[in-house]
Order: sequence, then structure tokens, then C-alpha cells
Amino acid sequence: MNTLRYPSETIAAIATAAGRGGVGIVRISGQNLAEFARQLCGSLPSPRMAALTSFRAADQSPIDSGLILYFPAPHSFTGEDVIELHGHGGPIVLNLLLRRCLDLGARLAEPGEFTRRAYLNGKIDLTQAEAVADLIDAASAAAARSAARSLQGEFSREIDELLDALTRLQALTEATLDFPGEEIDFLESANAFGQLEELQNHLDAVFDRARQGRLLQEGLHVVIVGQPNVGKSSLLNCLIGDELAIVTPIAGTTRDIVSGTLHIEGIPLHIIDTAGLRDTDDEVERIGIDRAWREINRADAIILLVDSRSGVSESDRKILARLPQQPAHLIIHNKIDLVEKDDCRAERQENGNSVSLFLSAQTGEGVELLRRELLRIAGWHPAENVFIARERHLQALAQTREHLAQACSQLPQLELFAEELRLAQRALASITGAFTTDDLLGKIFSQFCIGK
Ligand SMILES: Nc1nc2c(c(=O)[nH]1)N(C=O)[C@@H](CNc1ccc(C(=O)N[C@@H](CCC(=O)O)C(=O)O)cc1)CN2
Ligand SMILES: Nc1nc2c(ncn2[C@@H]2O[C@H](COP(=O)(O)OP(=O)(O)OP(=O)(O)O)[C@@H](O)[C@H]2O)c(=O)[nH]1
Ligand SMILES: [Mg+2]
Repeated sequence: MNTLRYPSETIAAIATAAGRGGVGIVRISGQNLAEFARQLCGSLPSPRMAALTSFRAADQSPIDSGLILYFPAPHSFTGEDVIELHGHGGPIVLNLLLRRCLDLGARLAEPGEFTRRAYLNGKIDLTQAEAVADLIDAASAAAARSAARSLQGEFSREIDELLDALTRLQALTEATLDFPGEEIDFLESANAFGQLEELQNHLDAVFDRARQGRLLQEGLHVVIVGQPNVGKSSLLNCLIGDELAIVTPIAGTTRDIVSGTLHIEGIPLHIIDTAGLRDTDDEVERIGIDRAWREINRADAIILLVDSRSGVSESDRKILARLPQQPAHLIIHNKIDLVEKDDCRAERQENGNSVSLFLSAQTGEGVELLRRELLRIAGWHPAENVFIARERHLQALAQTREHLAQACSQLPQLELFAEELRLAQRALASITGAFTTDDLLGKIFSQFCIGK
């Protein structure tokens, strides 16, 4: 891995977004590019110097006049020879340019293939490749900033530092294994335990930053459940600020799942409205209720909505009893505009795994508190140094943490201690790309857009 893999097929794709734009780019990476340039416009320009030229069809008729850029290997995005054709940004003209490249022998690039080659040629590591996709997909400025931080290698550097520390500890352990009988003294004199503790603290800090990054990228799935007519759809509409779901005084209005996304401090909150939960003979409504339970079981947070006029009723308790223990529950008392001010318009209440809040989806009173509460549940704390991360990274960090904890508990059995350190190292290294399977690479790069 991470060695230049020549010869590789020449690939081409439109690198700019579909549709009309001022300028559009066709990118070619691979070999034999001098011949491509000769056929397309006469000759290769000087390396990394934009040259104005005329792109020509096979019969020499002009396709477009534009700029050509040549990046000789290995100093290019992919690490291979790269040519960029900067034409006018119309879909027909760009497709003509692309077709011409394919006729000259290039193959259409698969989604993510340019970035995949950059990774395979050691230009970027796996977290940086993922950051490229995350930067393009970023739904908020905060997410874009943290993806840019990962792209510039900040996340990778932290992982590499952790790997260095882990390797030092491993070396120490291996050396100690050569002195049977004196293990503990040896480890103590080298402060192995201190090193391990420091490593664990550093890992925790990285985990926290990565968790914030995953939140920024993937957001929080919040499902609203409750009996019919308590105002679930009204709450969704109120949070999103749009009439997404149908609201009527008729119980059983919502059948299908309705969802929308709002951003708070850059965090995407995916709010999911569901069919009111009740026993019903109506086939359609029953299917809707099944869907509601499916959403409940994969949510990051659950809002149980109740009518403040009745409070948490017997039927609500039945729903509560069926909810999974994790994730956190919010019990929201809606329609406070319909009750006397001092009656049950209480403050936020906390009770074990659940928090109660009081609001009106109709007037909006109390909804700001709910937004804050959702951020709190998400575990978001505004920080400047977040780097983008994915579930995959968090799992690997969690595994590393687990193996380090195991390592501690194995002492003084040094062989077992060493084995746990090796497993920790493996988990950690999978983040930036050592020890990755082709399956994983396929999965990561296939999620890119074409031309990237
Ligand atoms: N026209 C154009 N704009 C683009 C890209 C591109 O491929 N083409 N990029 C595509 O994502 C991004 C920029 N990323 C790039 C990353 C590396 C290299 C590159 O040539 N690297 C060489 C030389 C480095 C240097 O000059 O310092 C290298 O790494 O060796 C180019 C673009 C965004 N803008
Ligand atoms: N006064 C008042 N009425 C509300 C409030 N929230 C919702 N309503 C009304 O309650 C009725 C039911 O609202 P919906 O949002 O459709 O309730 P739902 O929980 O989605 O109902 P189903 O989809 O049938 O399960 C509508 O007439 C809403 O206008 C509120 O905060 N105050
Ligand atoms: Mg509804």
C-alpha cells in the first residue's frame, strides 16, 4: 500500500458540478498524457502553467477554447500525471470534451477514483481522503471548517502521535520480555505505567474532538413520538420553521414518517415525526405505527410528546415502558398555551435518563429551551479545534481504548499486556489506513461523487 502503482489506466471525468456554470473542468489522470494533449490541442503546456488553447475534435473542428494545465507526476493531486481542461461550463460542451478524452483511450473514472489514487499513491491518508468527501458534503460552515482541518492532516497527526507513543510503549515491553524475572522493576523504572496513562488521556481527548466532528458531519436523529393529536407534527413544523407535515385536529393524521433537518450551531438535527401510537384496526395507520417503532429503535434521542392538560397519562406510561432505555428521553409537555399559567407550566425537570420540558408548538413558547436541550443531549460543546470524523473513526478509537484498558488489567502478565498493545495499535492504525481491507476502501470511495 501507499506505493506508486504504475502502470495504471488513464481515467477521465468532469470534475465540476453538473449543470451550467461559468467554467467547467475535465480532469484526466494516468499515463500517456502527452499524446492526449497533442491530439486535443497540439502539445503539452509547461508544467503547472495555465495555457490558453483550442480543444479540437477528431476532425480538428473546435469543441471549445479554454485553459489546459499539466501536473507531471508525482506532483499532482493523484500523484500521477494529471491534465486539466478548463472549458466553458455548459453540460453539452463538457460532455463533448469528456467524450473526446474517452475516444482517445481514457476510461470514465469511478466515483472517488481520483482521490482513491491520491490515497494509494501516498499523497493523502485515509482520514484526509474521507475529509475530501466530507468537505464537499459539509452542510454548515462549522462542518466545512472541521473537514478542512482534517484535510490538512490535523486528525492524522493526532493519530500518528498516539501511534508513536504506543510504539514506544510496545518497544519497552518487548525489551522487558527479554529480562525475565525483572519485568515489573524494569517497567517501573521506565515509567511504563505513566506512559500508558498519558496515552489513555491523550486518546480520550482525541476521542472527544472526533465525537464532536462526527456530530457536525452526521448530526443527531431525534424522533418525536406520542399519542395521536398531542401535536407531534406541529412540533416538527415549528422546529423546522416550515409546514412540512399535515396538522389537523383529527387523531391519526400522520401515517408515514415525515422528517426535516435544522441546524443549530452547525449541528444537523434530523427531526422525525411519526404516526401517533395507539391500538388501531386501520391497516394504513398500523403500518405507520410499525414504522414509528423502527425509527424509535435507531434514534439518537427520543421526544415523548404529551398534552400538558393531561400530563403523563396512563397511555403515555405504556409508551414510556416500551421505549428503549437508551438513548436519552425527553418528555415534552405540549400545548402549555391551553393551561393556566401557574397550573403546570413548570420548569425543566430532570429524572434519571429523562428530562421534562414544557412548551407550545403553536405559540413557540419554550421551543428555544428544547433546542438547547437537544444540543445538550448531543453532547455538543462549542470548540474551535474540532476535526471531522465518522462513526468508523469513533469505533476504532473506542476499540483502542478498550484494548488499552485490557492491557492494564493484564499486568503483570507481560505477554498478554503486549498482545493487547498490538491489538490497540491495529485498531488505531486502521483510522489513517494501515490495516484496511479492500472492502473498506471500496465502501469509502464509492460514496464520493464522480470526478472527485
Ligand atoms: N483546478 C483544480 N482545483 C482544485 C483541485 C484540482 O484538482 N484542480 N483540487 C482537487 O482536489 C483541490 C486542490 N487540491 C490539490 C491538491 C494537490 C495538488 C497538487 O498538485 N499537489 C502536488 C503539488 C503540491 C505543491 O505544489 O505544493 C503534490 O502534492 O505533489 C493540486 C490540487 C481544490 N481545487
Ligand atoms: N393550542 C394548541 N394547539 C396545538 C398545539 N400543538 C398542536 N396543536 C393542535 O393540536 C392538533 C393536533 O396537532 P398535530 O400536530 O396534528 O398532532 P399529531 O400529534 O401530529 O397528531 P397525529 O398525527 O394524529 O398523531 C392540531 O389541531 C394542532 O393545531 C399547541 O401547542 N397549542
Ligand atoms: Mg401528526
